[in-house]
Amino acid sequence: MPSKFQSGDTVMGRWPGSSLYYEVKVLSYDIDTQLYTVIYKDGTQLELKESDIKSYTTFRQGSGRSRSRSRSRSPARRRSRSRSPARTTRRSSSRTSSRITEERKDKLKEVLEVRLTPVLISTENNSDNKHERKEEANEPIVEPEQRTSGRYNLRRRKDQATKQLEEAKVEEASITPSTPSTIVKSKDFEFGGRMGTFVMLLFLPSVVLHLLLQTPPKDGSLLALPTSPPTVEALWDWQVFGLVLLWLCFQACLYMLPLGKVVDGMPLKTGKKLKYRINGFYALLVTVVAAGIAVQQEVDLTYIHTHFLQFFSSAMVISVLLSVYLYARSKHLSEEEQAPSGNSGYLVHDFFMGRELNPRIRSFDVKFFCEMRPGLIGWLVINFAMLLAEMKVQKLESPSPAMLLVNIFQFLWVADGLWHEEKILTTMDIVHDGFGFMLAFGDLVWVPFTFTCQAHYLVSHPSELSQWIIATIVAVKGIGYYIFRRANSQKNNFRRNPSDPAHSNLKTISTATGKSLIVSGLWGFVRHPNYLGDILMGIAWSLPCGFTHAVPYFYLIYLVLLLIHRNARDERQCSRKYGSSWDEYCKAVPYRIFPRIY
Ligand SMILES: NC(=O)C1=CN([C@@H]2O[C@H](COP(=O)(O)OP(=O)(O)OC[C@H]3O[C@@H](n4cnc5c(N)ncnc54)[C@H](OP(=O)(O)O)[C@@H]3O)[C@@H](O)[C@H]2O)C=CC1
Ligand SMILES: CC(C)=CCC[C@@H](C)[C@H]1CC=C2C3=C(CC[C@@]21C)[C@@]1(C)CC[C@H](O)C(C)(C)[C@@H]1CC3
Repeated sequence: MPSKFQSGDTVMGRWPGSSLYYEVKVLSYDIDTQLYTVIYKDGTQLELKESDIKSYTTFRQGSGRSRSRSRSRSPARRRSRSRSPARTTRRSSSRTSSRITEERKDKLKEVLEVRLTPVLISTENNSDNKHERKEEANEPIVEPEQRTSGRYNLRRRKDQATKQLEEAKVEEASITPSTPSTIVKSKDFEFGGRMGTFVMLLFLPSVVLHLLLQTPPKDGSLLALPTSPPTVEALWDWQVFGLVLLWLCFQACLYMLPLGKVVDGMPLKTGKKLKYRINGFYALLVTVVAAGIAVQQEVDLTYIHTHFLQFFSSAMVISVLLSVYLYARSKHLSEEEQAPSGNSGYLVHDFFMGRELNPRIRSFDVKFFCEMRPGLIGWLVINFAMLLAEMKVQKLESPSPAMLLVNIFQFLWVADGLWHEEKILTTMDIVHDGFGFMLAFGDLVWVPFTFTCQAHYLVSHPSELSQWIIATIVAVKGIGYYIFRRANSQKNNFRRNPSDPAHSNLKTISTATGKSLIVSGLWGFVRHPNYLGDILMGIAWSLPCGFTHAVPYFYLIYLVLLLIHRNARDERQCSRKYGSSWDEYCKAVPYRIFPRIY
């Protein structure tokens, strides 16, 4: 939706919970939340709905009463008279509930609907903090007098606001001011804009090809340049292409099986929720049985290893065709079908990011399917093929301990993901990102052909492991998995049911949105313990390959870079969402992913 007001516009903004309007300047518009960030004259920064903003001219034509108020000082300065929303709620708590009229309740609701930037709220033990529980359950806040929460941190926001105002001015000067969606366009260039996405479009497939060319009996160095380019025969085989299509059809059939529950996705802009069938774990089980039968029937799965480059090219071609199809079909999308990040109007950028949020062919959700099935399960089949290839190439009676560790570890990770398949419906990739080349290529090429780097490497590079090293690697994997699973489950369960007694020992920080941030346990150790756990597991996947070559560490390097970038995106969003409560969380938990380092 193009925003009605532009960054830098001076408009009249309603003070939350009141009918008073003040002169404010628009800083930015968030297409996801459909909220404007505005700044009052004294630096108070709030997020307002469009319905709470009036253009200066419309307002002047309106009531003279409002106009005269608009000339007065900002609400923050007039707190004693107009009272900030938090004060309103506090006052209401001191009265008896019978005296709270329906009108007051409505006002209170309005206050909660507008997101403000409060200062830190107590970090006391959650069991003592009954008010917080109420917030989590989205009931009106009833604050006791002594509580420090609910004030507006004007000074801190003022600094930020001045900075943002300057940024907004620069932005205004560098983009065409007459386009209604300029703010949206400039804001949504997340991956380096047109240039960045163009470079990635060419660079990412080359990286995979380079990795594959460096892995076989070569020396496994990531920095070495290929001596000669691969021939067409080495890259293409129609039979392999047919097999890849067959694999996609097989997984699509499993996806459509009426097995497993059907759940609602997150609400779309219109409030509508899409339905998703959750049967990924069944698909994994059926695939495991099918692979077992294939081996028993003496189907030579090592064919995957000997034709790996051709499998890569076929998957690559399919991901490009799929992206072109997705781009072509997304010409006439309605507002709710568009991905916020993929509709800048620039071909390369939108092709890369994906214009459509949830492309579906009837009830078949292409993004959800690709994200969890062909690539992830394909990765395990490839790993298994590499295990058989290792035995064949190295003439072993049984797979090496290193190969077994890699296969088991990665199988557990994928099985865990599919077991918790429903949870990905709330991830950034599903809720925010469109389905374009980035995810089509990521899911169908990047995951199966780079995440298999350790198993692929071990086929031609034997690695001896002592019992002691095996025990250490298993311990790293175990600790990593514990942190990853516990952090993710704790956060997911806390979000779903914050008043569950299981969380009574957690310390939390309240925020003005009604949600709290966990500030103890793993979430008090670092701000993204789940990323830390994932990285520890990534280390455990690479260690079995030894330290001779860089190729088996490719996944780990990618993961660290990806999670650092993802962390930055997430922190930006949280800072916008939670304001000074987030700042306070950052103060209480200073490290993002790695304790004492970053
Ligand atoms: N191997 C791979 O290729 C990849 C793996 N992953 C893994 O996927 C998993 C999910 O990651 P991802 O979706 O990026 O992000 P997270 O699951 O970490 O979600 C981040 C969100 O959690 C909420 N949050 C942040 N801090 C707190 C807190 N202290 N208390 C309560 N809630 C908090 C915020 O949302 P809100 O407050 O709105 O609820 C924030 O936006 C991770 O384990 C990650 O390692 C991710 C990417 C790639
Ligand atoms: C370079 C490039 C184009 C990368 C694309 C990366 C994507 C393929 C990955 C980004 C984050 C992912 C996650 C999963 C799959 C791979 C992608 C999409 C995931 C769904 C796999 C299952 C896990 O349990 C998970 C839910 C933690 C995970 C979430 C992130």
